[in-house]
Amino acid sequence: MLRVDIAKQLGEFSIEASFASEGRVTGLFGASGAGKTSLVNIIAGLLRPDRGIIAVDGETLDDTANRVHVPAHRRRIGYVFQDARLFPHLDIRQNLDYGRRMNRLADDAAQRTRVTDLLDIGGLLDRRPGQLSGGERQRVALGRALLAQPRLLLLDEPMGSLDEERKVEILPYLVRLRDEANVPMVYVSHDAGEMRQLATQVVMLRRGRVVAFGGTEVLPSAASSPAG
Ligand SMILES: Nc1ncnc2c1ncn2[C@@H]1O[C@H](COP(=O)(O)OP(=O)(O)OP(=O)(O)O)[C@@H](O)[C@H]1O
Repeated sequence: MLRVDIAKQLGEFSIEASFASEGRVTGLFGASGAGKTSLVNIIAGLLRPDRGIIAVDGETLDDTANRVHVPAHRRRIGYVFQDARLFPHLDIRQNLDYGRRMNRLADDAAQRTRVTDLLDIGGLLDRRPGQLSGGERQRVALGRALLAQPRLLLLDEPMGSLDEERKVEILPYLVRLRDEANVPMVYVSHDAGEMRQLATQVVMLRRGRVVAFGGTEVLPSAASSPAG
């Protein structure tokens, strides 16, 4: 369960959000500038809330009243960005191993095979990121995040830099992660169609406020504008 009840002022923009989601994929949905990335950065611990609480599976990560702030690198939260941000000088095998080593986790060959099979990246291990397509790079970024054994995975528009063809290619892998990886996810997008296919709960943000929370039925219909 992800519990968020925070307020944060960023220049002239303020965010005040409160929700508790049990969903396997909590979708953060809203137009550009609604505050999605800011909220994800707060959950990740990269931004500190001015007031409030962040808790994952009953563990408090922020609680301003009690001066609790678990630093980002101790949260065991994976973060996949719009651009894959792989290390260009390392091959894919080394890139995949990075999160595990940083978190001082034991090597787990079975887990590695499970994740590379899940994402179909076993054939790419000896290449460098520059030799992959954008969709392949994103699949490796997902694998690297998963192999660090996060308790929560934050995906901020992971298909945002891909063209339509590549999106169609990667969406089934995200669905697979949702159904098979057993890691709860927060999925950020301004695309209602994508949300409808992936999210199990939706938090709709507008100008830094939660304007709707529920199942995918809270999303605008396909005929209306993307993010309201
Ligand atoms: N450090 C900051 N100082 C001042 N304003 C900020 C800061 N960070 C974000 N903002 C503002 O907060 C608002 C929300 O930004 P945010 O990136 O969270 O939105 P978003 O919903 O993720 O948008 P997009 O879909 O375009 O990425 C924007 O108006 C942005 O300019």
